[in-house]
Amino acid sequence: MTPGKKLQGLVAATVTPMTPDGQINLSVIRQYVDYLVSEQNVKNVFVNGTTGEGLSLNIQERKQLAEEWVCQGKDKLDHVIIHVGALSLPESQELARHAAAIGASAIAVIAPFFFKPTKKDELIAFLQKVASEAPAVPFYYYHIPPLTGVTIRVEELLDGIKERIPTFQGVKFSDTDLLDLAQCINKNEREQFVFLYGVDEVRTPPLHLLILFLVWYFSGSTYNYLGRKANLMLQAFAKPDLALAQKYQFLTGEFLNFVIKLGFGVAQTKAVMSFVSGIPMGPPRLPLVDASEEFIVKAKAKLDSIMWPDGD
Ligand SMILES: CC(=O)N[C@@H]([C@@H](O)[C@H](O)[C@H](O)CO)[C@@H](O)CC(=O)C(=O)O
Repeated sequence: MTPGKKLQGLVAATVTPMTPDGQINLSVIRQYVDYLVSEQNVKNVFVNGTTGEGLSLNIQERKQLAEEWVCQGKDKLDHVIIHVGALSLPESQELARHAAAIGASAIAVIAPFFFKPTKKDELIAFLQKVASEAPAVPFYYYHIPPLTGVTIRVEELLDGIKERIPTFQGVKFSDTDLLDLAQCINKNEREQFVFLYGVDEVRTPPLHLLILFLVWYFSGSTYNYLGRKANLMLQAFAKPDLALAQKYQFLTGEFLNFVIKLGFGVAQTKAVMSFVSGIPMGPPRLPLVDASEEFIVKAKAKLDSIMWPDGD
C-alpha cells in the first residue's frame, strides 16, 4: 500500500471468498490481490462493502478480512479502503478503531438503514461518531440509497461536513441521481473531496460520461473482472479518443444489460468473478442464494461473444 498516494482510477468492490460450506475463505485473498493487479490492472480495493456482503458478516469475520486484505495488499495495492458501517454504532466504532490499528488506507460508512436518519444532521452525527474513532484515517460516506433507503442528498451533506468530520475525504456515490452528483461536483471546485462513482452501468450517455469523467474515480463490482477494459476506456477518454471510450463503455453496458435482465446481484457477481478469474469465490451467504447454472452458462456465453476493441 502506498500511504499518501492520491487515489486514482478504479477501485474494485471486492467479493468475499467463501468455502463451499459458507465460511470466509482467507486463503485465496493473496491470489485475488495478484489477479487484480496483474490481470485487471486494478490497484485499489473496497473491502466488506455491498459486493463483499459486509453487512452479512460478523465483526470477527470483518476484522479478519480487513487484516488479510491489508496484509496481502501491503506492497502490491495502492489503497485498501475498509467499509466499517453497521447498524449498531458501537460495532461500527469498533471496526473503525480496528481498521486504523491495522493501517487501512481509508474507512467508509454506510447510513444505518433499519432505524434510518431522516435529516442531514442525524446522519452526520452518526458518521462523526464513527470517524472520530479513527482520527488519522481518511473517511468516506458510502451513499447507496437503493439499498439503504436513506435518500438525504449528498450535496446537502457536504455543506459544513469538513468542520464536523475533519478526516472527511469524500463519498462513494452508488446512486443514479446524477443531478445530485453534478451538484456535488459543482461544490467541489477546489477538489477538496473525492467522489467514487459506483453504478458501473451508468457511465454511458455522453453527458453523464463527461460529468463522470470529471469525477474520474469509479468504485464497483465489475472492476473485479472487467477492470482491464475499464482502464482501456479511461485511457481512450484521456487521449482523447471518445469513440473508442464509448465502444468499451457500450460493450460493458451490453454485458451488464444482459445479466441484469437475467437477475444480477452479489451472488451472480461472485459466480462471474469465479469463472473469469479461476479463483473459487464460493457461494454467497443467506439470504442471498447461489447463481443458477443457467445464469452461469448464459453469462459466460455472453462475455465470450463480446468482441472487444483490443481483440481480447
Ligand atoms: C448495488 C451494487 O451492488 N452496486 C455495485 C455496483 O458495482 C454494481 O454491482 C454494478 O453497477 C452492476 O450493477 C457497487 O456500487 C457496490 C459497491 O461498490 C460495493 O460493493 O461496495
